[in-house]
Amino acid sequence: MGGRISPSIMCADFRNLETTIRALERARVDYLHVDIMDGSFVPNFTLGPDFMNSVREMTDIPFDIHLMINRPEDFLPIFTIRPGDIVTVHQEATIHLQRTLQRIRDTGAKVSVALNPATPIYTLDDILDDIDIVLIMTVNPGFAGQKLVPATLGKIQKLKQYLQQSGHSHIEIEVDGNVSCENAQKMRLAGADIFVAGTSSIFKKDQDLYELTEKFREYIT
Ligand SMILES: O=C(CO)[C@@H](O)[C@H](O)COP(=O)(O)O
Repeated sequence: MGGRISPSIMCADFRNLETTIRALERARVDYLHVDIMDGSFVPNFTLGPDFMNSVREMTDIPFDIHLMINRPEDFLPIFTIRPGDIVTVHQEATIHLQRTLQRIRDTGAKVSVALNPATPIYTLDDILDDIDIVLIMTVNPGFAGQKLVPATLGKIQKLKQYLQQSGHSHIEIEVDGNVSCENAQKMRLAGADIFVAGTSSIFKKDQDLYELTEKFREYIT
């Protein structure tokens, strides 16, 4: 299977959301990556459940919900989560990680854990049986348009080996942050499966979203 595309909707032009969604549908993207930021876990605010519900009314593309918030377990009930969505919580943001993962599992969504650039892979040791996806942050989370943290490329490769050696090769690897075409190609070679596409690749001012998405796919096939 080729790499899958998850466009970061926070990078879209909100004045033309309907046009954006139609272009992404036409380009057959796999998910819509929805960044939820709380001004506490990360130094920024973004989208919330009301925005998500509005977009739900516009499309059937599954959501890739990235909770960049502290205590995500407290807020899961306010989100409309559907089977087939991905829900990601940060390893660094919840004390009772295993319990939080079980709550996501109960919704029928795919269960995903994110690691910030400075969080080691071994912190996943005791929850490997509880997850479907590991999201490797390739920038420090909070803002679009940042530069790749170079060490994260090696981290993707290390994670791939770690999953294989521990008998968990079914767990997929998602990457998020400065996933340009060139970086995506390197990330694919390192073992990434799902690519968050933002301002570095498909959302560029005055350029065609559909065409850029089609071009991006060539780098991750
Ligand atoms: O959440 C984040 C970064 O915190 C991502 O979703 C980015 O917004 C992806 O976009 P670029 O890094 O390509 O601008």
